Amino acid sequence: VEPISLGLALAGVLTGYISYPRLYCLFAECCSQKRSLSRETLLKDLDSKLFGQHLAKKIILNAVSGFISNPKPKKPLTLSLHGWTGTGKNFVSKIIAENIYEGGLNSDFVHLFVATLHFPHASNITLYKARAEWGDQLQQWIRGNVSACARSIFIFDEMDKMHAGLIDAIKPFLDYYELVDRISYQKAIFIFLSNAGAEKITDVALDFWRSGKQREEIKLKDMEHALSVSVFNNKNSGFWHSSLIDRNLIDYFVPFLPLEYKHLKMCIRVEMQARGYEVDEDIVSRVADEMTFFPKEERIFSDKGCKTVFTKLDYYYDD
Ligand SMILES: Nc1ncnc2c1ncn2[C@@H]1O[C@H](COP(=O)(O)OP(=O)(O)OP(=O)(O)O)[C@@H](O)[C@H]1O
Repeated sequence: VEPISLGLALAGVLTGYISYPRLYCLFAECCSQKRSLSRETLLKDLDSKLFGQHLAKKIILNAVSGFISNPKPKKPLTLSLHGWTGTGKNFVSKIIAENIYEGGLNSDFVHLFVATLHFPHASNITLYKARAEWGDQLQQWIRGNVSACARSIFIFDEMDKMHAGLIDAIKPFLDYYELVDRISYQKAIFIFLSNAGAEKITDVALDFWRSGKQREEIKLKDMEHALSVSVFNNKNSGFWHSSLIDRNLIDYFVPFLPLEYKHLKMCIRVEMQARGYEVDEDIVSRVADEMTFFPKEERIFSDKGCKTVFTKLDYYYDD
């Protein structure tokens, strides 16, 4: 048999087994690439990478794996992540993205929107004007991405600083509609990040600490009241919540607890290993000691979370 015919025959056999789209997906990123998210892998990732966030871990594991395994969800998954700076909200969004798409945040189907970067907050612009000027652009962007891939992930950072006109614009996509202008948004995932409610979350964590209870004993119900009071009543996020929460468009509120000294040390060790250094406990303690903690008297929680520990590490490795 000549090589060309053999090649053609082989290709024929192969394409019989592997359809064109599947063959294509071997070489390029496909929307349906990771059809089945593994609950075990997500659990393993959360357990090994995310420190000090037992509530967030549990909610995210159940919400994301349940949603992905549902072949016909009635609405898109909407998660609202709240908490102090540097406690892992962006980080966990990255873990979710990586468990659904190989490329994680770099995937063509994962989209990050930073309210203050993409549309500056202008308090003097009216709701109507903002909706008309920016809302249409935002809607087109979401529509375009979801029509290219139903399982698109949208991460909205700094949600509490987002103009009411934009929140108004994304509302129809979050609802229980089967189709909006002939497109279904029911398989999409929307993750909203904000610092709204951070003080109240911290108050609860502090109460537990002061009464000698373990942080892991904090239950979601201990946080619910704290979150609803502060988030509903916050003047900056009031509109967001009156329009999204009152209509039950948010599926899960996910509180992120402030991080303690021991969690900072865990973050520092991970970073040392990532840079290829052996973990040096002396440096770990020195970097953690440089961080600032609150409240003033007890000094329990890091005021920047794990956010700046990495730059402090540079000082010890300046070669
Ligand atoms: N709970 C955590 N467990 C492990 N690493 C963490 C945790 N929190 C933060 N980090 C580390 O610190 C970095 C910064 O945290 P991240 O960007 O997720 O904070 P954030 O909560 O989104 O803060 P902000 O509200 O300021 O946006 C992460 O990339 C991660 O490396």
